[in-house]
Amino acid sequence: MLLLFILFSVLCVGQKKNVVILATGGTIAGAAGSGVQSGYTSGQVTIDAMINAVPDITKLAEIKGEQISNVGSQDMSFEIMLKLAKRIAELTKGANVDGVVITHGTDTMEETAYFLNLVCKTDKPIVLVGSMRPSTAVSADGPLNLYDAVAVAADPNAKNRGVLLVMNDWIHSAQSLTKVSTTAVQTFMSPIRGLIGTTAYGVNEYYRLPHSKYGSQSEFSVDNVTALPRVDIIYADVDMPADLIDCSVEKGAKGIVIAGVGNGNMTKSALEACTRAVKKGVTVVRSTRVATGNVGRNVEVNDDQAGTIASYDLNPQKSRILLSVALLKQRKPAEIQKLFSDY
Ligand SMILES: NC(=O)C[C@H](N)C(=O)O
Repeated sequence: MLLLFILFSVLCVGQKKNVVILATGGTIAGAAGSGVQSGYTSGQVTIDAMINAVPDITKLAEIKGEQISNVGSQDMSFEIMLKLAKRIAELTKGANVDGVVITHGTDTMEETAYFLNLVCKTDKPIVLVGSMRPSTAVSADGPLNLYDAVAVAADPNAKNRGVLLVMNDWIHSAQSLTKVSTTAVQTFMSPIRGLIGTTAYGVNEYYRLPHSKYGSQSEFSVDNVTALPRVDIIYADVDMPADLIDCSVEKGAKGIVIAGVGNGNMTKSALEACTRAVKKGVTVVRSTRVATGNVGRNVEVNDDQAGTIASYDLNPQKSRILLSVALLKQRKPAEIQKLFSDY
């Protein structure tokens, strides 16, 4: 019996994992006329060409590629994100898929990563990856990033850590990462909660689990969903006018996220417009345009009186994703506030 167990374990360890790469576009699939020019077009190269450019990934896992879309992530849409979520659900149900990699543009990668973190029920590794330099650039960063992403997706130790993003040797949680540079290759940071781990040429190290709910603990489902409710982000600044908020309500927004100044603050007139919006049944979340720190409840704004929700550590773009998914179901304000602390 013991011998059989040892033989089985040896066979399993020796077996290559199966990783599916879902390609959506981005600079990692971008191309320029020369290796040293700043102008380029995202989403030009197919998944097959990207896989062929990194032959070493086939030593890490059995690889299959699928083209979901081929867009710059500035054109990422809820339609494509829903398509991705459904395909991941199908793939990860099968015993023949151990992990999924998603190639994606970096501009909105945090939104897609966080959305998938909310709605994907699997505990298998789901890893997003992109690049800052197009595939034709001198010192393109895409090939090594793709190699690292596959190394993490094929790693049993990456299981049950929620949706991850791998770029430039760092492994981030979808919940904590944000894009911080328009051009630098080290563009993703996890400023509040820190990294999940690191990866270097197939050697992965993990520091922590995500602190929020994800995967099988998540209560969200987009199984029968074809569209998400409209949620607008409105940016606060000096002398912010209130009419943008009224306009958003008139245009049919079901939710509004304020990218507030400081601790989710805004002008008195903007706050009055938020209160008007809440009275009309629109959910208003106060987030912040500041890169780090929490937006707390009832700090300078009396949320109990205004009927507003505090975003805690979610930035405006992630607050918009959580609110859009939360509003798929009728929920009381207190329930929505709790989601912002749980996710
Ligand atoms: N580095 C990038 O991927 C930027 C590009 N605009 C995109 O998001 O598709």
